[in-house]
Amino acid sequence: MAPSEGKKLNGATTTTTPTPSPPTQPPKKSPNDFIFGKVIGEGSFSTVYLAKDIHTGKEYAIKVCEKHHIIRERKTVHVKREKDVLNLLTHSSFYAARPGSNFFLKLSSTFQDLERLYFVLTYAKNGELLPYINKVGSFDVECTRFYSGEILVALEHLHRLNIIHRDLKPENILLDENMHILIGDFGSSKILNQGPPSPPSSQTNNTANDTDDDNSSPPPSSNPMQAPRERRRNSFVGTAQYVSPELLSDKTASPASDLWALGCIVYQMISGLPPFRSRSEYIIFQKILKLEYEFPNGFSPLARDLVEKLLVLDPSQRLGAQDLAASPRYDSIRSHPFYKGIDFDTLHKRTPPTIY
Ligand SMILES: O=C(O)[C@@H]1CCC(=O)N(CCc2ccc(Cl)cc2)[C@H]1c1ccccc1Cl
Repeated sequence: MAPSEGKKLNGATTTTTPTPSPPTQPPKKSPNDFIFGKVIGEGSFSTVYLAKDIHTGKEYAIKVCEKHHIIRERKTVHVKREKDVLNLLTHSSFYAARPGSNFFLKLSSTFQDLERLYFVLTYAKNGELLPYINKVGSFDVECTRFYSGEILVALEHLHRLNIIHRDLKPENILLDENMHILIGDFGSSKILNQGPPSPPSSQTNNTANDTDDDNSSPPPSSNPMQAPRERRRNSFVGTAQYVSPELLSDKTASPASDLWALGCIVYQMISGLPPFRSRSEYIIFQKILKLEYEFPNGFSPLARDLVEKLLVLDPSQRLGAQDLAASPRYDSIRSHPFYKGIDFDTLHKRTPPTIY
């Protein structure tokens, strides 16, 4: 549009470029566009409701965050990051057609009022994966291969977008109406420095430096003389049972941190319990840092070999850690004998095995 000429009082002429009209955004929704139903989830500063759009009749899960709770829990950074990550996953044309893009909650819209923030999300009709593992005690090998395979394909997609989840656990793996996975809860995630993912090495390159202002207590540092600022910068810690050793020893997270969590989840699917367990979180952290866990009798030998190759203290030595530098897939993990016969790229189209 040609800049228009304006006249100043002193007779000088000015040129102003009219701001182009913003791309047509759908009109902002409001709580009045939805009928709110039952509570389907609770967080420290959020409540998730089943809701129906009054115009379309479509069901959504609406995550409602109380602003004063967010501020009190010092989660403002988390909330903004969760929105950015959900936007990236929902709208990124980058690999949009890739199978992994199916395995995430989508963000339909966000809005706010004086007291609250609203995230209108996909409704995962079959809830969390965890109760299914607990209900049957443990998955059989077929279910474990299928569901851990879908998680792997999801991680390929997430990591190719330079995002690490950092709090992957069965509670954050939801199930849609066809029993396929939908990964959610990106409040702990991190968007890595832009650029193609590089393999994690012992140097911290292309990894996340945490500057969250969250309130979780700083992890037991391996170096008690560590400067308080450094400890504060790395204060993030995920859920104890699934947190990777590098996140505990004050280093920075990398995509391999999610591979550690995958190893814990495969172990839990087969045995019914996570590998590092204790009533005390601090003991769990100690066990993780010492790689202190064991396999119950009867644990599938191929699954055991896969878990042993993922639960490796050095992130750069974990199975798959070097893969994404040269490929969009975790080829080293896909080709592990445990997954023999699995076609990863059509899992999202298959009928999932019955969990029993
Ligand atoms: O970051 C964004 O995309 C918008 C930008 C506009 C805006 O005001 N917000 C809310 C920012 C915010 C975050 C935390 C608190 Cl406690 C209050 C406001 C953001 C927002 C609006 C609705 C839902 C979520 C978010 Cl992060």
